[in-house]
Amino acid sequence: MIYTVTLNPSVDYITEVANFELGALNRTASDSKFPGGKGINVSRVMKRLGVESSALGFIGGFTGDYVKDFLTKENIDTSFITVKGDTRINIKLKTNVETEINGLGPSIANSEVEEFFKAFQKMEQQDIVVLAGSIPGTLPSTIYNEIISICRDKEIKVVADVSGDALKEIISEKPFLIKPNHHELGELFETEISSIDEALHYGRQLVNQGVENVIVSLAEKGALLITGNSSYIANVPKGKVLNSVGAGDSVVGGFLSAISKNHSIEDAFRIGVASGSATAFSLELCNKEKVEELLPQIKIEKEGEVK
Ligand SMILES: Nc1ncnc2c1ncn2[C@@H]1O[C@H](COP(=O)(O)OP(=O)(O)OP(=O)(O)O)[C@@H](O)[C@H]1O
Ligand SMILES: O=P(O)(O)OC[C@@]1(O)O[C@H](CO)[C@@H](O)[C@@H]1O
Repeated sequence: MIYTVTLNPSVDYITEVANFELGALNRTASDSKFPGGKGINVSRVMKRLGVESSALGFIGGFTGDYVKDFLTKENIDTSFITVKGDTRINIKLKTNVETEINGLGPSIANSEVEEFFKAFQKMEQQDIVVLAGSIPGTLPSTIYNEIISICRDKEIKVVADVSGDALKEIISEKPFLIKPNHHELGELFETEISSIDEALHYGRQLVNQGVENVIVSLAEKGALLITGNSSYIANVPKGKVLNSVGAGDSVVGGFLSAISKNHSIEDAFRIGVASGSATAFSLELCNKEKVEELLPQIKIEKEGEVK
């Protein structure tokens, strides 16, 4: 089973305002709501691609009920711990420049954290744990390391889609896969990364430090997969970006869905990139038809050879 961990889920409120004016009353041209949080997005994409997962994390209040009910309607298994406060609402403002306001999220008590950790007792070696998204302020910043340490004892693969200090901490734990975007990778090395070559250089350093696989996404510029013995460079298809929220999570969801169907790592990478672009070109997360439509447009270059 694949378990996705979203410590701080959200209701994503995606709203379009034609010419947003600070300090004025703005009215929306369109709006929609979806359950959000990176791990939850990974679970939803995998479900659309025919792979089951179980979503773990903390939810609470009416917004938490919304997230849980939405996932249940999509037949996604959840084992959330219920907390007293409300799950946050994250605002995704589509205007001249895409702008996001992510909420703090509810407080989480120690007893609730203990309850959360019980889910890991039943996990087995063939399981995969996906750690995705930020750590809420009321949780110890070492919580991902604690989870990874349990997974290490059980020889469970860990996939991490996190940024900032949490990403820094995770590198030394040698996860199976990390997926930074080029900004997050640059932040790790205190530099700016703007080209595939630079991303390849720094991504390779992470593999040398023990991370098994690194996918670096560079939005419209393409994506890279660096493994222990090879590097793969993917182009991304051209299209109209309708909503980039969850595009990175879709790369992880697409990749893992293919890995769990025993595709080669190169094929899994292609499906991951197609899923990311399919989400970018959709109003919501990608669906299977859109992923399959884009797949033939993605060319993978392996050490100078185009396939
Ligand atoms: N303009 C674009 N055209 C085509 N594909 C895109 C575009 N932007 C994003 N994508 C797709 O989405 C994937 C992830 O994008 P990006 O590098 O922006 O990751 P991210 O910053 O983690 O995403 P997000 O935080 O928006 O979920 C890319 O690898 C690509 O497949
Ligand atoms: O605040 P975090 O945990 O870093 O990110 C949360 C979030 O922005 O990430 C997802 C898109 O990747 C959204 O569904 C969600 O609102």
